[in-house]
Amino acid sequence: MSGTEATRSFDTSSSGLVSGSPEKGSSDSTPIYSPKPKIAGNGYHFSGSNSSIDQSMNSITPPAHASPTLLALNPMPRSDLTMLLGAEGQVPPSILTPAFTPPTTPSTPLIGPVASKIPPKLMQELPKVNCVVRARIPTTTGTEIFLHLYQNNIDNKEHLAIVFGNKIRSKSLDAPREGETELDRMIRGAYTGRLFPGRTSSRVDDSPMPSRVPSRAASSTALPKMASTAKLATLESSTRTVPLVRIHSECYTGEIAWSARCDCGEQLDEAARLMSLDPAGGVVVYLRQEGRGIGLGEKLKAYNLQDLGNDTVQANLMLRHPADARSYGLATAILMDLESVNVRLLTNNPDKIAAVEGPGKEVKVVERVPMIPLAWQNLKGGVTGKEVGDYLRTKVCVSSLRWGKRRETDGWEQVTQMGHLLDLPTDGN
Ligand SMILES: Nc1nc2c(ncn2[C@@H]2O[C@H](COP(=O)(O)OP(=O)(O)OP(=O)(O)O)[C@@H](O)[C@H]2O)c(=O)[nH]1
Repeated sequence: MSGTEATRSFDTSSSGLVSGSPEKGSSDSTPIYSPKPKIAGNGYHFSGSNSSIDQSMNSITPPAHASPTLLALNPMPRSDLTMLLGAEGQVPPSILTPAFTPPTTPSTPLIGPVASKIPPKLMQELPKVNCVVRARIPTTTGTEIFLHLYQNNIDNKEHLAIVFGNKIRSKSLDAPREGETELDRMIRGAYTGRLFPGRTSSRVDDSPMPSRVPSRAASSTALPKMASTAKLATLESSTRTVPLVRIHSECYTGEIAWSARCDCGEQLDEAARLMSLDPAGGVVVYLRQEGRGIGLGEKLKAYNLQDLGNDTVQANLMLRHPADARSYGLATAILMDLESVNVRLLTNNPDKIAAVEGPGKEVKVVERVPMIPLAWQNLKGGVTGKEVGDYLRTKVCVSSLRWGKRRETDGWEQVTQMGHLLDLPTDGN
């Protein structure tokens, strides 16, 4: 489409019709075209009732995602370092020349030669978020989802909420915006029910078709094989109204490049599957904090260090990054915007539970639903192989070093180096 044509679609014409569209204009007095589409600096529309957000959004500061400023303030005690880094208490020798030393974790100050696993610092104040657009995505499994794209006032990344079911709505998306038309609202996804050719009102869904969002919950034939505990969780929850929530940090390698170094892709798929089966619906908050917040480039260096014999935590430390540079304030703010303040959180990571609840317990995790690797449950479809085994084992087993104790009964210490709440399978899978 040429620039002229694109402009014409939104042109103000006396006919009240959208040029090139066969549909008649709305019978409402409000025209369905936008007289003057507003484009904010980064291409998003920020106008209307969220004016305080507008202002802060338009003066975006560099990313302030990560929380490791606290690392500088809270140097790790030597005893902890000894436990974390090895029996000899040796800091892993840096194999990087000074010239190769990476600058720093994105948006964080230089933190010295090593960093520790310290629970994430809660932000004093939650970030402001604004859902700028939402769209229906029919998926390959038959489930329909609504993808919500968020902007915020602390970084310029596009964080997402993948919403299952039609009960969960975004306050900021639904809020009216100054000067917008019904067509504007529908284009940015602020409509109820379903869109269909010729629809003129964002608020009244006068579709001849039922507007229910298809989900697999209704069809027992669509129920695939599932983990026993997950099945239990899903069935138990079927009477509840609290949505299932997964806070998922971006993992390009695990989700796009078919990596079997981690179980991120499997976890995302499993979360989606459970949510599609759950009558209460669900939300995957997809945060753009790749590689536990250090970014893809640094994660790839960490992979090379892993191939040189280090585990995932050691590799981060050798690159002078914290073991985990993520934060979850954006997730809290997004859940609040989606009016999902009571959640059932799919995670093994207790740091996430505390962090997602927010500084003032704005969100309440009423239940933790564990994510057990499929392979550990002898189920097909999970990520298998030596690398993912090492990755999961690091999360689980190295706890004995970090916490200085190992459970003497069957299995391993419950809390792991990465703080995870997983039990290693006793058959050594
Ligand atoms: N630095 C680093 N990051 C990794 C490595 N492997 C995976 N990751 C990242 O780890 C993150 C995994 O995050 P989540 O899926 O939220 O999982 P989690 O924090 O382990 O906790 P759960 O909720 O229990 O799954 C993703 O951002 C991955 O890119 C690695 O070897 N090094």
